[in-house]
Parts: sequence; C-alpha cells; structure tokens
Amino acid sequence: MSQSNPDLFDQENCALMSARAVYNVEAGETDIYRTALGELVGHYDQLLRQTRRLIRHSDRQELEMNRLNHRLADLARELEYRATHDSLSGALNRAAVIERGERFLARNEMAMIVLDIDHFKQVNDRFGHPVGDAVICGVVDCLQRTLEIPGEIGRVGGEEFTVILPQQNYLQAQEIAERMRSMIANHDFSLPDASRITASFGVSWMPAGAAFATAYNEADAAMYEAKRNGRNRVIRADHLLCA
Ligand SMILES: Nc1nc2c(ncn2[C@@H]2O[C@H](COP(=O)(O)OP(=O)(O)OP(=O)(O)O)[C@@H](O)[C@H]2O)c(=O)[nH]1
Repeated sequence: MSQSNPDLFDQENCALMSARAVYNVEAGETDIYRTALGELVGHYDQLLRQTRRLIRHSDRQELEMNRLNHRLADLARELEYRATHDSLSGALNRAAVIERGERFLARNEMAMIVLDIDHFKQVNDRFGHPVGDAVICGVVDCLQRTLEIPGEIGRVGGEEFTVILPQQNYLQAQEIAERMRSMIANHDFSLPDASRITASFGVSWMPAGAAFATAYNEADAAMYEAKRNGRNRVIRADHLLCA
C-alpha cells in the first residue's frame, strides 16, 4: 500500500476547511463577518501555498548547497595536492619534503636518502627532454615500488630526489637505498639505444630533535661522494665522517 507524504500543514488545512464550511453554511446571516472570514480564508490559503513553495525551494537550495560543499571539498583536496606534489612525477615537491621531514624529525629519529640520476644531462642531450621526463617518472616509480615501509618520496631538484624514512636506523636505510639503486640499475627505461640508467645515493640518520637541514646536507654530501667514487653506489654519511 503506498503511503502519501505527510503534510506539514495538516492542522492548518483542517482549520481552513472548517472555516470554509462555516463560510458556506452561514451565508446571508452576518454579512460583515462572512466577508471578513472569506478574506481570511483566501489569505490563509495563499499563505499555505506560498509557504509550501518556499519549503520546496529551500529543499532545492539545500541540495544545491550540499553539492557545492562537496565540490569545494574536492577542490580543496586538489589544491592541497598541487601545492605539495611535483606535477611531472607525482612525488612530493621540495617544500613538502622539508615540511614533512621537519615534522617527523621533531618527534622521531629519521633516516634520509638523497639520490641523483647519473649523467642525466646526456639523456636529455641524446634523446630529448620528453625522454628525460619519462626517465624521471620511471625513477620515481622504481622508488615507490621499492618502498614497502612508511616513508615519503620527494623530488627536490631537476634529477635529485629524497626518501624520508621515519624511525629507521642507518643500516635499514642503507639496505633500502641499496634495493632502490639496484631496482633503477636493472630497470628497462626503454631508451632508444637500450642503455641503462643509474643513480648515486647518500644516506644520513638523525636522532629526534635534530635539524632537517643537517639530515639533508649530510645525505647530500654522501651522495656527492658516491658520484666522485664512480656513481651507481650508496654511501652513508657516517662512513664519510669516519673516513
Ligand atoms: N628532462 C628533464 N631534464 C631536467 C629537468 N630538470 C633538470 N633537468 C636536466 O638535468 C640535467 C642535470 O645535469 P647535471 O647537473 O649536469 O648532472 P648530470 O648530467 O646528471 O651529471 P651527474 O649528476 O654528475 O651524474 C640538466 O641537463 C637539466 O637540464 C626536468 O624536469 N626534465
């Protein structure tokens, strides 16, 4: 059995119908009251119709407002993503790496990997910028596929990347960097001459409360040492300091 929607104005409707009945039955008795009642019935009727129309309108407005609120939330998420991510590779951008790294390091020990693609200028020079761009995306893909624990991958320069590893010690970070190095070196980037891509890695580790800039500078210095030592290798910053 179908149930009709309840009318918000059931009681008012009943009052209106009673008034109409009185208006009809008592015709001719007291014209002055009859006329006044007639006007009241007319205005009341109109008031009910307009109120119903306003309620329908405000329901539509509420639906539209909900739709706009959802759209606004989507746009805010998109804006936040664009402000924090590199548009080419989808990795975090430099500002976001610094912001998240500082946040992690304020409370936790943190290891950090800095890596730089080897001889990347030659890739651009030999095959063109679009191929270079594809290599950048391929490298980020290799990093993502290797990172099986919580961590953040960022692109901090043209062909330089960072991996932030909260609560990892030196040895764990070194092993992750080694797996990333191997993954890139063995990956087929589909270059026209079938050549391979390699990257050089530096690893640092900092206790909670240390400065993010120190973590980055130490990993960066280790990465440059890896370049000087022949590239396609991982060097730890503590080994650098001991040498
Ligand atoms: N395709 C592409 N190239 C970029 C981008 N950003 C920077 N580069 C290029 O990256 C290259 C970096 O070259 P270099 O700093 O000389 O370093 P490299 O050739 O990788 O040599 P090493 O680091 O010493 O191994 C330059 O040719 C830049 O033009 C980018 O977004 N896309």
